[in-house]
Formats: sequence, C-alpha cells, structure tokens
Amino acid sequence: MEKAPIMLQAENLVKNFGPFKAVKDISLHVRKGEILGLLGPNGAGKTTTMQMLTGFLRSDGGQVYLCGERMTEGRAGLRTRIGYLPEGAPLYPDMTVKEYLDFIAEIHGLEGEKAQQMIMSAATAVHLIGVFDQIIDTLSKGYKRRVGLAGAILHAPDVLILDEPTDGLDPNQKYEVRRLIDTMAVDRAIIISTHILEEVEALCTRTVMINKGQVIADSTPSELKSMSQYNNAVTMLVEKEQAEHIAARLNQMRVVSHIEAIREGNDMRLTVVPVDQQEIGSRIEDMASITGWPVSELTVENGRLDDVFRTLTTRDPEIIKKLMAEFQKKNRQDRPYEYQ
Ligand SMILES: Nc1ncnc2c1ncn2[C@@H]1O[C@H](COP(=O)(O)OP(=O)(O)OP(=O)(O)O)[C@@H](O)[C@H]1O
Repeated sequence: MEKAPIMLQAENLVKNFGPFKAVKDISLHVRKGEILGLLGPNGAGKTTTMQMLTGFLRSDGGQVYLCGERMTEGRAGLRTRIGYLPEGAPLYPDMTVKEYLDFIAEIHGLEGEKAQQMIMSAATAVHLIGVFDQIIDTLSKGYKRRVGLAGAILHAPDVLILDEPTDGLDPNQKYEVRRLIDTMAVDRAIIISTHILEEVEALCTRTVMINKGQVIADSTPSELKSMSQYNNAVTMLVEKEQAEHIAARLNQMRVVSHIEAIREGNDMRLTVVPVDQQEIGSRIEDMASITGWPVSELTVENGRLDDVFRTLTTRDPEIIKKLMAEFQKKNRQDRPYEYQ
C-alpha cells in the first residue's frame, strides 16, 4: 500500500538556551493520518521542539519542511498551515469563547461569513456551542482545553501540534479529548507531546521518544513494547497458598529469568519473565495443567511501554541509539523519508 505523504519533517533541530543545549539533534517526520506521540521525561525538550516546529521559537540549527517546502522566516504564510495548542490553558481568560474564536479567526485573516462558518465548524467539532457566551476563565479545565483545540483547528490546518493536550484533565475529559484528536487525524497529520504512556498506546500510530534533547527511538508503540523484558512474559493468577510453591517450581526452569508477585484479593498474580524474551507460554500452560495448579487466569504479555520508557530514558543516549539501531535492523526495513 502506498504511504501517505509526509506533511511535516524536521531535520537535525538544535536549540541552545545560553550554554545549555536543550535540543541537541532532533529529526522526525509525520505523515497524513498519523498521530505521532512525542514522548520523553520532564525537560527532555518536547515543548522546545514543538515550538521550533511551529515557528514560535527560532532554532539554532536544522530545518523544518511543511509538505516538502522549507519553513523560513520569510515564509510566514506556510505557518498558517499549522495549528498549535500550547501547553496549559488558552490565553485571554477574560474573553468569552465566542470573542476568543473571533479573535483567532481575525489573526488568520478570516472575515465575515467565511470566518463565522469556520468558527462554527471548529466549535461544533469540539462540542463548544453550548458555552459560546461564557467567559473562558469560568470554564472547567476540560472545556478550556476544548477552547484551545478549537482555536488550533479553526483555520483548517494540515498539521496539528498539540502540547500535552490532556494534561490536568479527569479521566472522562481525557477520553473525550483523545476521541476528538483521533477523529481529527483522518485528514491531517498530528503531533502530540505527552508523558502519559496509556495515551501513547490508546492514540498514537507512531512514537518518537526523546531524552536530553535527542531522539532515542522512532517506532510504533507495539514495536517499542516488543523491546520490553516483559515481551512473552506469562502472567498467571494463582491461589495465594500455592503461590510460593508454584513460583519456586517455575524459577527452576532455565528459560525463566525471574518471577514477580503481586497480591490480588485472595490470589497472587505471578509474572514469569523469560530469559531473552523466549516464548514460554505453552510450556507453562502444559506444566500448570499436568501438575493441576490452581490457576484461574493465564495470559502471555506482549511487553510494557513503561518498562521500555524506563530503560531507554535512564541510560546513556549514545548507548541507546546503538541498541535501537540494532533492534530496528533486526526487526524491520528502514522507512525511507522520501516524499510521495
Ligand atoms: N527559555 C528557556 N530558557 C532556559 N532554559 C529553558 C527555556 N525553555 C526551556 N528550557 C530548558 O530546556 C529543557 C527542555 O525544556 P522543555 O520545556 O522543552 O522540556 P519538555 O520535554 O517539554 O518538559 P516537560 O515534560 O516538563 O514539559 C529544560 O531543561 C528546560 O528547563
């Protein structure tokens, strides 16, 4: 199947704040229909990178291309094809939602009937109509986020850059905003930054993980998970009284690295971690049925993103780069960055 076109591409971005190198070397790209998750610990350089992608912050090196065209200061028009949701609440808290959206439309040079149409379309997409005349400051966090999102999509941009779009929201609001982002991805390219791993799994088609201003991984969430030591681990729920005996027997297997146990009501949940991600599921299943262990649940895991995140962000980025290169060579062909 033909790949969707690359909408936004960054090559070797650099940003220094005085002597501090906040972004050392970041390259990434996002295609139409993709939701790219920019993932990394606090201070990794996510916001700084997004600000350079949107042209909000001038880079000290590197290039940004929008639909193949280089973004330079003289080409401010190109920037209007990007919608940006900055971190935190929208500016201008004293305005009503309607006043704010009118103002954003004006910034984009939209006028009259056309402007009203675009405002209604954005407000409808994020379910804002009911609060049009309410002062932004009096809205809940979830609604404030929606106002920000409406402002970001109002001028129908090709690329959306959303900095921690669900930060500070309750689980229902998070769900709602994620659903909106998912819907908006159909005919756009979207980049979101987050440190919420469940969000990456729920929403992102690809993940660029950054640490200390460098890209340390560029993969799908499932590829990343498959790097985890828990890939092929077996999780089983066993009666508490038998758990110690069962764990001891399993620990004797040469293919077992170690076993983790967590209490769950009257049961224990044992996670049997294999050596080198070997497949151990069927052997353990056979063993459980032959010996008649009191197992009420047995599943084979495909890895954990939090484990990979910890591993990748707590080691030297240079070592991680080498490990990732080996992993990618082993697992898939390189994806060329060509335009189509
Ligand atoms: N204007 C600035 N002046 C000096 N240092 C800055 C400035 N802006 C950001 N930094 C520093 O650059 C580094 C990267 O910051 P950035 O906000 O991009 O990280 P982040 O990955 O978005 O973090 P978080 O997840 O906490 O939002 C941090 O160490 C931050 O303190």
